[in-house]
Amino acid sequence: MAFGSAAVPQVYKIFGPGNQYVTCAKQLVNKQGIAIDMPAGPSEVAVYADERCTPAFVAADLLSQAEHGIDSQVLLVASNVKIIDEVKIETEKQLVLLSRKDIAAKALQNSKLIVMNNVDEAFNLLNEYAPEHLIIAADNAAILANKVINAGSVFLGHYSPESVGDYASGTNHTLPTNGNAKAYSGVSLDSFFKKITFQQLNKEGLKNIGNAVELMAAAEGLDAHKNAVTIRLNEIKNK
Ligand SMILES: NC(=O)c1ccc[n+]([C@@H]2O[C@H](COP(=O)([O-])OP(=O)(O)OC[C@H]3O[C@@H](n4cnc5c(N)ncnc54)[C@H](O)[C@@H]3O)[C@@H](O)[C@H]2O)c1
Ligand SMILES: N[C@H](CO)Cc1c[nH]c[nH+]1
Repeated sequence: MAFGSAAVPQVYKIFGPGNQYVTCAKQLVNKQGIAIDMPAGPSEVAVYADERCTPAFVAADLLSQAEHGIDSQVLLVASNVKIIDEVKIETEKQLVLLSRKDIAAKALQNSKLIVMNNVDEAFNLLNEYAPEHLIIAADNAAILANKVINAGSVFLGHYSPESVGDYASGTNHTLPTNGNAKAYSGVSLDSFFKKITFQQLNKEGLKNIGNAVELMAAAEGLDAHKNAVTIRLNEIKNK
């Protein structure tokens, strides 16, 4: 697609998620002038869970991303240690039943389970991590959503598992990973648009702002920039 072939014409932009190799390939062709949507690499999920969460749901959500690949990342930020202990027990129970248990178990070795007593600190951490997927397992998830600054896609409340975003709810699930949600959004219609600007000045308009352009161009030593304005202002003056 990036270079074209007899069967596939060269494209301008490549979209879509993939493993670390697919993401690296996209980034390499980007250096050669092919636009890409964003780095959408191996899956991640972060769950914020408070004392109102259902540990079995949280465990299922963590496993749903851990089963993707050994490089999937899973993070639980909980409001107390009891939640962590209960989620751990549930995770162990559910893990052994999975067909991809070996992969999920390896991914879990890199997972982090963190207790943050203060909700603001919890969201500071989550915003710094900038997860691809963020699940807020709390009764007041819609209110806590206001604290989210960096995330690819956010799932609110106890009945919004991340897998509904993958298959059915309709939000796009090509999303920025590896902290890139700090600077990128997931794929949306916007990803397929370019913005072209048009402008036209009349004589009056150029008289009004021309001097500012001349001054700035002169300050930068860009004589030709300045002249493009000066030559016109002189013509206007001499008419
Ligand atoms: N960020 C996102 O939005 C998002 C969404 C969905 C899936 N994903 C991730 O995509 C991956 C799964 O996607 P998929 O099933 O479409 O397939 P994939 O991205 O794993 O693609 C498979 C391709 O990877 C290449 N590949 C595998 N091992 C390689 C290696 N060692 N060196 C070079 N190339 C290698 C193969 O040639 C194959 O064509 C998972 O990692 C998943 O977490 C990310
Ligand atoms: N959960 C994966 C990472 O976002 C996406 C996926 C895989 N299969 C279907 N959807």
